[in-house]
Amino acid sequence: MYDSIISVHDLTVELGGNPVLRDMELTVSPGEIVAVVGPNGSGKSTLLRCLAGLQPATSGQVRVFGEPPADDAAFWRRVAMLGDEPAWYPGLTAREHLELMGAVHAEARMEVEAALEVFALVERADAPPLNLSTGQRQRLSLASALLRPSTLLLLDEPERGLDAGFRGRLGDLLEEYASEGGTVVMATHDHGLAGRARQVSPSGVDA
Ligand SMILES: Nc1ncnc2c1ncn2[C@@H]1O[C@H](COP(=O)(O)OP(=O)(O)OP(=O)(O)O)[C@@H](O)[C@H]1O
Repeated sequence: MYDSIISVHDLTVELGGNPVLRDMELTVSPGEIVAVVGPNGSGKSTLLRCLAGLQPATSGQVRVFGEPPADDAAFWRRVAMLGDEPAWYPGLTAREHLELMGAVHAEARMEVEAALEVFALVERADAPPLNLSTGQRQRLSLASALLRPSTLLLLDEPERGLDAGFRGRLGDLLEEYASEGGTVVMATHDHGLAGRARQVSPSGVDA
């Protein structure tokens, strides 16, 4: 077993010969919401990629669920990640994308129709994602991530494209997720979202 969902010790990552993360320390407990904050280029996405097992460390230790993150099927069953825009299936509508997500995961956290309501997509449910606005597509990505069961959410700028009203709603949804025992780590430039989370900078110092 593990006490911390995430434990990062002395993590250094160099990209193109430059140190992006240096001697980073971070511990995250189950049920926490952590916002990684800092200027453009400070290493927020790099840290999320390390936590997802997508970016190897140059040195130091990363543990997720007590083990090095593996980027394998068992890991991704427990982890939902939202980064760059996903590849959409061109022949499927927004509703069908959520149905697909619900069908492949045994115990969805939400019914598809409820998710369409929560993410304000009811009126556009029959449109293919590429015919949605940027913010609507982001809401669909978030709906997919929050509909499926997971214990850890890794979100890279989840506020991207969202209007002020929905950013506030997203904060509520993340708090609901955490109150069910889920853990959230997000890179964000949104002060409202960050203000509702424990803030850390990619240098590992509490922000
Ligand atoms: N593949 C790469 N090769 C070399 N340098 C890279 C590579 N990917 C990212 N970098 C550099 O690493 C640094 C950290 O990038 P990262 O994307 O982690 O920053 P960020 O804090 O998420 O930025 P933003 O707020 O703009 O999203 C930046 O200076 C970036 O230019």
